[in-house]
Amino acid sequence: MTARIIDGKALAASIREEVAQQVATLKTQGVTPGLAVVLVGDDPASHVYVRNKAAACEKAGLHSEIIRLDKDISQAQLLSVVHKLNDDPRIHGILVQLPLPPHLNSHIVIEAISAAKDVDGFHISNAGLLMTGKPLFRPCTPYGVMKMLEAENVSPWGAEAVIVGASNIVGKPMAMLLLAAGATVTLCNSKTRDLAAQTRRADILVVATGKPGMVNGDMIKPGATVIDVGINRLPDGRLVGDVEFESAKEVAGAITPVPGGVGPMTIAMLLVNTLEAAERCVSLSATQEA
Ligand SMILES: Nc1nc(=O)c2c([nH]1)NC[C@@H]1CN(c3ccc(C(=O)N[C@@H](CCC(=O)O)C(=O)O)cc3)C=[N+]21
Repeated sequence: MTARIIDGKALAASIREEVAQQVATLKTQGVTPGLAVVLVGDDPASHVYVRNKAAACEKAGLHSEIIRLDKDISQAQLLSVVHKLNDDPRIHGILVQLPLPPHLNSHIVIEAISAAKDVDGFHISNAGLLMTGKPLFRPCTPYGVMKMLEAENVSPWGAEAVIVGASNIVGKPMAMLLLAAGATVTLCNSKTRDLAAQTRRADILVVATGKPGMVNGDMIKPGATVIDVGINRLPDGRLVGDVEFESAKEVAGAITPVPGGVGPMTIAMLLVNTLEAAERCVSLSATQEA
């Protein structure tokens, strides 16, 4: 039996449609949610992502700005751009596209973003809030994965969840969200001794390593739900995930494709977070007026 293919593109489109409706409601209250995307340098792949994000905003009725900065911009100049966006009332969400050129310190830049506008959920305050079970913004990729599991009726409650890759932007927040949803979580890294022994125990397997073919069918428990977070461009131009799709789909119960899986969900959840940021802004000003 071959696995059900989880259609992230379709789910993302329906979430963006819901966002569009709520944006329309918010506009009647005089507020248009605004997202600023800061892009440093001229990496062509980053340009594509950033353009996709802006197009998704436009379609859902959000205001968006792309701030393109020279690759040689100084740390001080970049920080001053962030500070200006923190003070800009039209902007509810700020995303600084990563990775930054090596002369810039991404930790310092991310901490400079107002936590209330950190729609990536990367700020240390937002990481701490998530860890303590009181999330403000959930990082978009793991948040999108949770939405996919929900839509597929895959309950994390009491399940064995194994995550391969322990990054701050995917693996660690993914572990926190699955734990909060009742899963028993194993977080693997590049030092994990027998990776296959871990992955074979997983009812829910999330792979986020940036290495194509990291997980294959032999490493998957029959019937498991496999979520492939990887997006790798091969020399021949093909886009593949971290999971060897052909062998994995013969064993898994459900699996996300690349492209058309997690990627589109990441963008949809960015819009959800920006909408939430704007809504919080409205309810805050209502409390202040009362
Ligand atoms: N501060 C920050 N936040 C991010 O969220 C962030 C970032 N920096 N830096 C780069 C990565 C990458 N990322 C993607 C989002 C969507 C797709 C996506 O929609 N992919 C399509 C395919 C796109 C294509 O054809 O190239 C898909 O998987 O179907 C891919 C990659 C967000 N990132």
